[in-house]
Amino acid sequence: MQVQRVVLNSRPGKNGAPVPENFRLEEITLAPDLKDGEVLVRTLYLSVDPYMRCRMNEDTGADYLTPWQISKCVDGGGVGLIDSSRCNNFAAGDVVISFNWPWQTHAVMTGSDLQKVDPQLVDGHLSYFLGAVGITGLTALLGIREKGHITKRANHTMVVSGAAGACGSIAGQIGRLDGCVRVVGICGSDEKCKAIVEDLGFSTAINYHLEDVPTRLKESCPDGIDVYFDNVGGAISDAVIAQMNNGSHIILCGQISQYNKDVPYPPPLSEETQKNLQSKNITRERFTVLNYMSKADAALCELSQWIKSGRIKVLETVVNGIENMGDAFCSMMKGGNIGKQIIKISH
Ligand SMILES: NC(=O)C1=CN([C@@H]2O[C@H](COP(=O)(O)OP(=O)(O)OC[C@H]3O[C@@H](n4cnc5c(N)ncnc54)[C@H](OP(=O)(O)O)[C@@H]3O)[C@@H](O)[C@H]2O)C=CC1
Ligand SMILES: CCCCCC(=O)/C=C/[C@@H]1[C@@H](C/C=C\CCCC(=O)O)[C@@H](O)C[C@H]1O
Repeated sequence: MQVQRVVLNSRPGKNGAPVPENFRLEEITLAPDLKDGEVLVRTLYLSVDPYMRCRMNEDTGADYLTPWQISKCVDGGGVGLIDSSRCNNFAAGDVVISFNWPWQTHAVMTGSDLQKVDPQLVDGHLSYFLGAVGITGLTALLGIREKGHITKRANHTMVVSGAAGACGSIAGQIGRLDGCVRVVGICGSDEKCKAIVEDLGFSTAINYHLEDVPTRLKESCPDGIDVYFDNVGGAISDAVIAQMNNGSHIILCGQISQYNKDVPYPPPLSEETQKNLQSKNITRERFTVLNYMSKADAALCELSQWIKSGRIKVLETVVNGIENMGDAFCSMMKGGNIGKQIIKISH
């Protein structure tokens, strides 16, 4: 069987933006015979995610992330169908997901690397398993619940950076559902600002490319900021932290503004921001969703119900074709996506 796959062609270097030429498309012949415990899968959707920038480096800087190897098939989040099975846990037609799905149109995988999922959870929108009813939805929900300390009826104001992205767009909606009276989103275009306010119900949106973030935060958060869902770090986060209230909380989700730089994770803060954190007793604990997977099943049910009832809206940017994986990844890293960036591989 002839299949297409994407391999790592070159590394961007620790300092510098990734380019599509860092990836290469190949055609290979896949032996159709399976060993005991193996399955043949057909890839339906693949995910590109910011942490993958770290996997492009020889040293990822995180103990739970392995580096991709030159000329080897790249992998990440994926969803697909079992075509044939020699593993007792799976039968042809099952829908399965994995964190380590090869960027390949079909693949032979070991059953233990796969998890069966119920399509009813997403009303048949199988790509949601990579976003709103998958790791990014879990990151938003568990990040808020574990680190946000939102109190109903306490009139909390929440700010979300990277607000129109996969995690941010869900986090802002959960902040509202969990009782924040005001949810302000910061993102990179007027189109994104319009989407998060008009479609997702954020109170206000700030375009950080065009507007003065400190001024706009002052206007939109007259009672200060109680909860900050931080996806980006850098200057945007410095500006938010400067306006946070005493005893407020940061959900340290990610720091994408620093991923193309040779700095450790989490990147060091300026002296002024460190002083702000200390003097105002602001919590800023590192959050990694993989550490809370015992709570995943209940959280996925909650997300599924919210989406089915229309209380959470899901935004996606879908690109077609495995040949566009590299472009889609680089575009997402530069802000080309609204909602979750998905690549559709087959019907
Ligand atoms: N802690 C955890 O367990 C997890 C953490 N994460 C983290 O969450 C964050 C969001 O991930 P995800 O939702 O998948 O990705 P997104 O869908 O948000 O895509 C990335 C977005 O980042 C924004 N961005 C890129 N560069 C910059 C910059 N220099 N300054 C500000 N914004 C920038 C872009 O939006 P714009 O147009 O607004 O600039 C882009 O669309 C990342 O930091 C990621 O590492 C994700 C999953 C799990
Ligand atoms: C070092 C920067 C990471 C910033 C935070 C972040 O984005 C974390 C993301 C992880 C991500 C990890 C996914 C798979 C791990 C296995 C990959 C491998 O090396 O085999 C995610 O999907 C969950 C987040 O915690």
